[in-house]
Amino acid sequence: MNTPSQSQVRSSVAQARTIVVKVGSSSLTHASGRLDVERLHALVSAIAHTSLMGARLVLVSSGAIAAGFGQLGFDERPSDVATQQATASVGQGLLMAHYESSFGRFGLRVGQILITAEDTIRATQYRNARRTLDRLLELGVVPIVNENDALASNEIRFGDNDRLSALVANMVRADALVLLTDVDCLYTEPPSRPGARRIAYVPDVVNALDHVKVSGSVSGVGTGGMVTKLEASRIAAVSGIPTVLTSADNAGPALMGDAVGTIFAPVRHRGSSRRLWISFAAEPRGGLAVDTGAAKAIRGGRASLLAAGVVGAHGDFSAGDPIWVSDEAGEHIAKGLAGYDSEEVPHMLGRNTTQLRRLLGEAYAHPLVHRDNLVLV
Ligand SMILES: Nc1ncnc2c1ncn2[C@@H]1O[C@H](COP(=O)(O)OP(=O)(O)O)[C@@H](O)[C@H]1O
Ligand SMILES: N[C@@H](CCC(=O)OP(=O)(O)O)C(=O)O
Repeated sequence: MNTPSQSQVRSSVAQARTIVVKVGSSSLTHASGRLDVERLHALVSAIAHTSLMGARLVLVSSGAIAAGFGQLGFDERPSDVATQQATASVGQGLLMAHYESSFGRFGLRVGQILITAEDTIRATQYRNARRTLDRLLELGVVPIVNENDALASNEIRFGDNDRLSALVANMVRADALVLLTDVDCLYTEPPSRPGARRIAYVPDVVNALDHVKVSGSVSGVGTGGMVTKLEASRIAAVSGIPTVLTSADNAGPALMGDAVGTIFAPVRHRGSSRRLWISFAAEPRGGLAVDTGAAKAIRGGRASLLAAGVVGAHGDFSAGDPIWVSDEAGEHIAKGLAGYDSEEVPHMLGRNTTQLRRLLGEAYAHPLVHRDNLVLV
């Protein structure tokens, strides 16, 4: 794929039919960290016209914790996970009520989708989330997505919504991702440092950003800072989707393809969205070591991992969990979703399909990782 010019990428955003807009906590809050309803209304006014003009708009919005902590009588945003989760569960309903009335001023309906990282790696939940999003968009509804903070497990929480928004963009096969935050663009280093310079165009976010220094959030409200925003633009780029990064005040011009903020070019044509999803969303819980023949077959692509080629298993995983597939030297070859629980695997090792069927029954005569659930690394 040839590197497109900045103006080509900008005009692809202007023509985008399906757009995911992500707004961070830092763009929806007062200095105190509490939800600022005026800012929320201003954001909706800026993006609603995109939907009214016929584009399919998905909003990924943070702000549940910001909306909830004042209601619970806390002076500041809680920092421990259990209180954050409880606060988000109070705030999410309030946040949605504000969005409902704000989009309602434009005659637009909204629908809530809450996603955990775990949902994103299970095939059934992935399909359900995708189907619901697609249907909402067909119905002209604006889906509003947030992490399901109340249920997210500490180990595999997204925490920030940046990567989640890129995965959602991938899921709905978006034509553009717009990340709205509290800085106007990406800088060569954190903007508080003297000498930080603006970057208008990033043609290759995967390989050519070594000169840029980024830090986490400094607002005390946001979560991932620029680190997770660059990860999000990488996920989008390899999904064939351009990303615009700018401040929430620039939402309108950004959606029009105007020269605001930083634009990241896509670096690859679209791949299978579910396989991309596995490679980015999934945090492996364990793994399988394979012999030389299986390693060669997997590296060649399009082969399922059969028990006959597996020499060992480690970790504690359930069927459907992400796992590593490694060669005998321990080098990772692929990431995949396990077909069986880790305790079932030892009985299956080294056996071919006929033996598995005869010894363990039909339920065990399947690959340990099906090729549709396997992504080379
Ligand atoms: N190189 C950089 N360029 C721009 N911003 C940066 C950079 N490095 C770190 N940042 C910080 O990232 C912050 C935005 O992230 P964050 O606070 O998590 O916002 P949000 O709530 O929108 O996700 C900015 O306020 C900025 O201070
Ligand atoms: N899910 C959380 C969002 C966490 C957060 O602050 O994310 P971000 O603003 O993207 O750094 C909430 O709604 O409060």
